[in-house]
Amino acid sequence: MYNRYIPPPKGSQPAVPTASVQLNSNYNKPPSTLSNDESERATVAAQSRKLLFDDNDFPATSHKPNRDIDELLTGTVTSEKELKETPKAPQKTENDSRGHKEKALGELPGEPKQKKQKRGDNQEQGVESAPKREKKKAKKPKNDGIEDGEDEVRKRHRTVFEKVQKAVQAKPDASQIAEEESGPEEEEEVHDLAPIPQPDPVVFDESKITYDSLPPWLSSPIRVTRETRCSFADLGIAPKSASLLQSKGFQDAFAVQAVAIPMLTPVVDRQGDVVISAPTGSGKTLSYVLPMVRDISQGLITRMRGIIIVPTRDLVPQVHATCEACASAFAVDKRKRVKVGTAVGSHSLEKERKQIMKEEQKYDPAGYDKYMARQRRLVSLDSSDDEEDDPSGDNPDDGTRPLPYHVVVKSPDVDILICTPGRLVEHIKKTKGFTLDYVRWLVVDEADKLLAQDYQQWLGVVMEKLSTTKLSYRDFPNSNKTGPRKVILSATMTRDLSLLNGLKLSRPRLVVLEGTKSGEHLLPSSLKEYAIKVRDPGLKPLYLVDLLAHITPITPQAPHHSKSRKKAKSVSESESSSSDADSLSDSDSSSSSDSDSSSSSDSDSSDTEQHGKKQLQKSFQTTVLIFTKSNEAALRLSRLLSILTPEFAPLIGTLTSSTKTSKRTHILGDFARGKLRILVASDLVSRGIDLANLDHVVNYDLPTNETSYVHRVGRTARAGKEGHAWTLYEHAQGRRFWRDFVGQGEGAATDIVRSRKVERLQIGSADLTKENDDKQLPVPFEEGRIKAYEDALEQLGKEARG
Ligand SMILES: Nc1ncnc2c1ncn2[C@@H]1O[C@H](COP(=O)(O)OP(=O)(O)OP(=O)(O)O)[C@@H](O)[C@H]1O
Repeated sequence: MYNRYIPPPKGSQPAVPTASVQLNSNYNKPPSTLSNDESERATVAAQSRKLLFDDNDFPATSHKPNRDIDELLTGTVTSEKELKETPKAPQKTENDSRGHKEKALGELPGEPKQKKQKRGDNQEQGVESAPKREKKKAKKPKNDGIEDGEDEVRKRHRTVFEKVQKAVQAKPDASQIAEEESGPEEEEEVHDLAPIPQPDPVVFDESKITYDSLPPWLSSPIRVTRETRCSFADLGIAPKSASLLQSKGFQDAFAVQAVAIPMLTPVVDRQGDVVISAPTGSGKTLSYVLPMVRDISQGLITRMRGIIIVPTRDLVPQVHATCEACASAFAVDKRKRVKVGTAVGSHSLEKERKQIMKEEQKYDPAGYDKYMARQRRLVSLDSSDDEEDDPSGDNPDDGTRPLPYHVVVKSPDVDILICTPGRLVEHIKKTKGFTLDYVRWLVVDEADKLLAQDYQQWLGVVMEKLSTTKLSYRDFPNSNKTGPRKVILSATMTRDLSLLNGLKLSRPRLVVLEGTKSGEHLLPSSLKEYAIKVRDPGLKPLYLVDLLAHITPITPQAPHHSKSRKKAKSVSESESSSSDADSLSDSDSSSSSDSDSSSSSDSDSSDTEQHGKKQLQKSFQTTVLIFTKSNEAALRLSRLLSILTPEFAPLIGTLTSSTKTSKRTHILGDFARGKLRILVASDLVSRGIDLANLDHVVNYDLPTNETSYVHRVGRTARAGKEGHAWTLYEHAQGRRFWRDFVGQGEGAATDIVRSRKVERLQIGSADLTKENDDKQLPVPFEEGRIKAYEDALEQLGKEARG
């Protein structure tokens, strides 16, 4: 910061008298006690004083001092001659501002020269000043003849004295000027001009966003208790539609639906955009599909009015099914009024265009003439000319020919499009007539994932398309507002404003379930979590086999297992063991042994196999989803499990991102139908997938972060049903698991909020028991099992080598 001169307010006492008091106080001090500055000041002041006040220095009859004083007080000279005699102030030429100030203050005779001498700036001038003083003294006798008597002189002296006193009080004296002009403080010279104010230096704010800096809509969300339930009729859904929803399994609205549906129902004074952060399986899909389909079902013309973006292809059919359920709930005369399409990239772009685009003949004679002219040119000219003429690249000969005086207009043939972001961008850029002009609903599901990975810059492309509004195209019926309505959802909603800002939300509101703050991830209350320490990572697959034995209600017949399975059941504290399982295990055992035994004929063998598989499926009532860290790990583990537990092999499926989409759909279908009971998967299916009645999730490999943990374990315990999540962790991973995912131990910090504690279990010699560190068991597998495991690894290696 700089020192600024602040002029005193008008009418206030000037600051100068203070300085004069200081100066005066030095008069009485012996010179030896004064500092250099002070003694300088005292000398100048004494000279002034002597010049002004000391009667003894001047004869009573002398007029010279009086005249000097007059000049001093008025700063003027009265004749040309005197003007010449008056020493010129050298400062004026040297420094305008200083000269100006001295003039304003009243220049002391000879003062500038003394100052120059002191500073050594102008020695010559200082030398010259002495003869001038002599000259002045020599002039004194000239005035001697004008005496009017002693009294008059004294009277005049007193008057002058009083004037000088006033002047001294009102103005800084010469010694102060000397002090200001000399030495290092020269730059702080007092003058009337204030320095030009400079802007403060820019300080970059590098602070991170905290809870305090969140906007009110994020820091003060709308909260709803988990237990909230209400009928769809109470939410304003027509009774007929409500009963149709009931027939589809949607009896009552879940908590998040009870809040979101009224918020999203278009009303006259439409509310802003809606952001929903609610646990996995809490019914977020229906919460936006229902109001959206209801709104769009009121339109008579098919226009693409809604877009739902999801991060993976596998989620598209699932959302499609919910949309179709709602479309039939709002059908009129059993005719659905909402057309739902998908764009996922599993087909060629052209094939997809045929599914989601339509062509219409529109009367347009001018357009038709243009078309015909193009056709003629196409015949007569070479194709390069045609390409120039048609920047879209579409061959005019392609597609439907227009009727006379008509043109063919292409446009989306869906009311709602469910898509992945990459495919949406492809259509926007490459499909003629694919317009977002009518879109008034934009849903971004699994928003944190979609925003964190900006696939093909989808966000910028889509936002740009939505920013244009043609007259009334995006209007909601009976609403005073226009423009797209945005619904943003996730079980692990980001509070990163830099990401959310990209969505250009308008007056957003956040909905969360009671008991969470924004940024926290609530687990389903019906979820039970368990943690199992793997004491020997080299034998980890055997831990999994024992865990499966524990959670499945059947007893495989493999000799190295039978003993441990029996024990597992007898000691089991698990919920999934049942007496049914015991009885079924026998039949299963027999059927399996049938399949194992050599058969008399191939058909017999195949029949027995089929029979055995069916029995197995029947008996294997539970379902398990096992997560690994990568595609490769999933494939390897899946095969290893089949070798280690051949009786389970027909029930095991594998899902990775390298699996073909059609095969993925097939596997998910088989799992839903109960043909498969165990799925080994990469994180591909950790988000959003709604696997019907999934009982168990196993984290065979630890998830990479807490968000991934929430989504993985959230594949079970959905829609209020019970579910179990099992996590296997190795010694080296224990600290991270308990600290980051559970929130226990040193430096514990987790955003995961759960209703019950995570239970520690250990795989004992044959069963799962509560872990007790005082009584840690040695590696719990018999020699025979370890040998079988080694053989299985060898077989796997051989298969891998081909
Ligand atoms: N009102 C309802 N009544 C009964 N079942 C419902 C209701 N709403 C949703 N469900 C069912 O609950 C399950 C979970 O719903 P949904 O897939 O919408 O959850 P989600 O909150 O989107 O979960 P995720 O965050 O994992 O994607 C689905 O099987 C769905 O059919």
